Amino acid sequence: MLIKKGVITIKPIIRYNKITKAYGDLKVLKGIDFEIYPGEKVALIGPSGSGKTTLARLLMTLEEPSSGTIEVEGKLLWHEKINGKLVRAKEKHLHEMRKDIGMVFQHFYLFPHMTVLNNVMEAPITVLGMSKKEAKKQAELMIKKVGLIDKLNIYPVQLSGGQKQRVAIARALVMKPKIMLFDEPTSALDPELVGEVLDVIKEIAVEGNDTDMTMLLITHEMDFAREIADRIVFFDEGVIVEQGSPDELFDNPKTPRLQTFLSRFNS
Ligand SMILES: Nc1ncnc2c1ncn2[C@@H]1O[C@H](COP(=O)(O)OP(=O)(O)OP(=O)(O)O)[C@@H](O)[C@H]1O
Repeated sequence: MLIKKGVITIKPIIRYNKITKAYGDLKVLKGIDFEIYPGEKVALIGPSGSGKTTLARLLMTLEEPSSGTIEVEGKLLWHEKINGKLVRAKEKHLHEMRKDIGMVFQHFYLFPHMTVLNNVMEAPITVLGMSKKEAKKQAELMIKKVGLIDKLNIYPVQLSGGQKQRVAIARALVMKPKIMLFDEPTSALDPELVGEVLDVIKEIAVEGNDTDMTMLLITHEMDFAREIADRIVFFDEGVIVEQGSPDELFDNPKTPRLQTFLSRFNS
């Protein structure tokens, strides 16, 4: 945080600078300038195919931008400066930067041959070099947090979709990321299982206010977005169309494209 002449300036934890992404001729992101501040809970909403997942995957270093830069905590994510020139960063740099970012996907991607406990212990040991004993302790804490302490030794196949997603959340949280990305975490779930996952995310969002965890949540759950987000970002056709607090945006007749989009959820 910078304090200048009594004015407090908070630096963004994430900054997209003129980001574009194309797949062949398909221009998915068309010059995104976007900042997220430490501890902010941002909900990214918009029609299917508008580029929301791509925006998150660039940050998770799963996709590379076609042009532009991304900074995390003031450090370039995809690039390094060598002799004043921007060059693509080496894999080691990406690996280091990724440690601060956790991601929960629509499809849980648990390791099917590992128990719940081992799924959650894996990354602290292999990525952070944590001892087995400490990783087990941390993993158990996180599994307890998502309400699955009685499932430690069972395999993903024996879990419901909602439970699998809660394990995936524990697996991301155990790495103590500064930034958590959720990409439609409930879209693959049966309707009766959505609530338990949203409740866990809500709990993290509220706790995160103390720990300054920054959250970017891609969701089609409009009521949920309204409830937990500090800021809503409405994305369409590869550009940010509107952004503001839920109170500023929802029910605001001056945001016609957003209102048309939202009306689909009211029917
Ligand atoms: N690896 C890829 N190769 C080619 N096209 C891709 C690839 N990934 C995404 N796309 C295309 O990019 C566009 C944006 O996709 P993206 O998944 O980012 O949208 P989205 O807003 O997250 O959609 P949804 O809400 O349905 O998940 C889509 O047209 C998609 O088909």
